Amino acid sequence: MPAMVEITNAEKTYKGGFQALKGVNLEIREGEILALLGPNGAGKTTLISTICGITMPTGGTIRVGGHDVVTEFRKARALIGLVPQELTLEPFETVWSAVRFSRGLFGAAPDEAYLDDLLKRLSLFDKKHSQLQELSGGMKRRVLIAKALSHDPKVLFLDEPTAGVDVELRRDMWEIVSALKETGVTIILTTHYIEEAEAMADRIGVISDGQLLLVEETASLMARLGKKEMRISLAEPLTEVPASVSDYELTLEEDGALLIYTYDTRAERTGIARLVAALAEAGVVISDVETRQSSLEDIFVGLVRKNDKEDAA
Ligand SMILES: Nc1ncnc2c1ncn2[C@@H]1O[C@H](COP(=O)(O)OP(=O)(O)OP(=O)(O)O)[C@@H](O)[C@H]1O
Repeated sequence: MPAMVEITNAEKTYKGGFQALKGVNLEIREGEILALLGPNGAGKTTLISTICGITMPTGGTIRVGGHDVVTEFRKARALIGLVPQELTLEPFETVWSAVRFSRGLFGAAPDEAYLDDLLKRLSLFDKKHSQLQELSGGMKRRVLIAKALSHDPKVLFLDEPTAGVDVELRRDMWEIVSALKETGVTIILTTHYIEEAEAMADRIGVISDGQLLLVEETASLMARLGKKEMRISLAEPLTEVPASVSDYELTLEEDGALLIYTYDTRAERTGIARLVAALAEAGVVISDVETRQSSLEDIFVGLVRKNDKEDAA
């Protein structure tokens, strides 16, 4: 089965000369949820905008459902729904007229049964005739999603769906997105938050400085992030790791004064208690202990360094 979205060497240089996308390659499978994760200014919105045909790529090709987003714009665009970052709604309009109008914009024939079903799926049906100004913030976000899905697109883009919303609403949004996946829609969302990507996405793409640094199954990326270090300062430096604890993932640093234990926070047992007991038994005196978790920042830094080295080679 061909990918739903195929991005090949996509580049974008803005008019002022700034290159926001530096040759992005990515295939997004039908029915998957992909999260694009990256810091401010990384190029997430630019990438989404080029796929949706809002911004023209200056290099490479992008296809949606097999249609080129530049030369077959209308066909590609008909398959896409976009939920923008900002709440852009007319206060006096009703939910019903907002979704019906959005559907009409795509030239799709009126279909009240489809739209009623959509509103039911988004728990908006009992608000069908309410004015948008009467709705809560969470409901307004649902209306934006309903508008984006009004023409029954195959791919849905959510640009920072939970920016500036409270924790409860954030979880609500995660549930909505998971439920949408059940309907077979392919979903691409952008976020700054690793927890958000973890909660929703099948795969996570990390983007930084206009480059896609990695795309990986969520579970395996999270396993890498789940590594934690326990840094054990020793009263007396050691020349080597005692044989009785050689089964543990241990390294000695700072001339033997610091013992570092790397463990997986997701494992059922971290092994910390047993390690500390075994060290005491081996006569090792601990003067201080500190723990550190590898963060997404560490992974970014590691990847950027690796890229720099490869560029230099
Ligand atoms: N129309 C434009 N003209 C010139 N530069 C732009 C334009 N739009 C975006 N940029 C620049 O391109 C870079 C990428 O911006 P983009 O909005 O894609 O990042 P982002 O990853 O979505 O960031 P954020 O998380 O802050 O939304 C930024 O440096 C931005 O200043």
